[in-house]
Amino acid sequence: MDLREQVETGEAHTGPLFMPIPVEVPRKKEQEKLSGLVKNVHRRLRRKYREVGDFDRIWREHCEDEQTLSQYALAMKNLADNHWTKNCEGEGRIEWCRSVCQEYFLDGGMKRMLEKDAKSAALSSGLTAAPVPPYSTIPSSISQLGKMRLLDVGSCFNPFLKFDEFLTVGIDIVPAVESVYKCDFLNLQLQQPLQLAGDAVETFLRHLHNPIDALPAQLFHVVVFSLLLSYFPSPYQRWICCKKAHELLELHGLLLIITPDSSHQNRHALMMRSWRVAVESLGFKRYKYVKYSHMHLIAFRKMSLTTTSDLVSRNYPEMLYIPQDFNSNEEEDLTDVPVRSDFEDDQLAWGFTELPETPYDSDSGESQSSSLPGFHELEDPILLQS
Ligand SMILES: C[S@@+](CC[C@H](N)C(=O)[O-])C[C@H]1O[C@@H](n2cnc3c(N)ncnc32)[C@H](O)[C@@H]1O
Repeated sequence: MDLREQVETGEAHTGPLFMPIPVEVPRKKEQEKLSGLVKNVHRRLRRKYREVGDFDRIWREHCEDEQTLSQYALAMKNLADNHWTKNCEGEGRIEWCRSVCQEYFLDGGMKRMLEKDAKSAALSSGLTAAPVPPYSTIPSSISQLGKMRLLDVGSCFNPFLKFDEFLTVGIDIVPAVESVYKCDFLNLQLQQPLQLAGDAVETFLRHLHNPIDALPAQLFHVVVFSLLLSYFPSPYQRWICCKKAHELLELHGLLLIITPDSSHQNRHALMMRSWRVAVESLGFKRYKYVKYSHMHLIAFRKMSLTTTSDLVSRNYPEMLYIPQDFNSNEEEDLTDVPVRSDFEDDQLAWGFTELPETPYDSDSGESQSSSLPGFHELEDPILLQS
């Protein structure tokens, strides 16, 4: 009797039809174990930071703990290879990054944004005709651009390497695959920008030496922080990363930030608003924002060549907080801090929509979730739920 017959005759309940189920149970168990290992590393780092307070020391000790870090790297790679791609609809966050870059660099998004900027500048200075943006400096097609030069910070298993349109440099404190360079982004030194043509810059990037301790400024079109910033226990480290990203990007380049959050879209509306203000203060402007079930995905454009760095005194670093920063009882209570009810969140979000710039608008005026169709959300509730 084949499987369909067993189901139709109802004999499946006693027959071998349910044999595959035990196979799924160990898979799920394994996924839980791997996610648990990853989350424990984050938790331990936060706890130590809370207890000791000296981030430099904690971080040094963390980076020297090779056994824990290599277990972490293997767990992440195992999740990516054996659980996310098979169990889930696809590598949603990676596809989102790819779509945003495609749309911005290759399908005219950047040009539209520059026209819009020029119009706003003309309006605010009382001009009737908008000045023409400096198109000569803007690559408008892949042939002019070459490959999009992408720096993936905390790359782990180098998920962007498979895409031909990118020249990917993946860096990580503990690479899970050979193609990722060993580099601590927090301690990366920045050098003077290269004064080279595009193809010479590509050659430079193809001949980097492992480990990477220093990189020239203004080297990349895209910097990606995928699940990176929540790794750090202190908002100040998140701030340092965003500042470095600004320095490493070419003018008009994109910073893509993906950060986990399994709660209702509006629950952390204030937090996202706060992140936006902090990141924009460095010389960025938000370009896209979308909330998936388990993460926020935000794209920022680099608006100024120089990085605004004298604003530390204005509390911008602290604005890059995450709920876990305030949850000192993580061992027992692993949920996000329940600050407001969903109803209160909705009211608050509604309140924001009354403001000229809502927390969920995009500068392009597009609807957030529908602006980039054709890719799926990565669903790994086990890892991403906090
Ligand atoms: C949660 S994993 C995310 C991996 C991958 N980006 C993804 O989206 O699945 C965070 C990664 O950031 C790396 N990382 C943490 N701090 C770092 C630093 N200062 N410099 C470079 N990589 C770092 C970790 O080793 C880890 O591989």
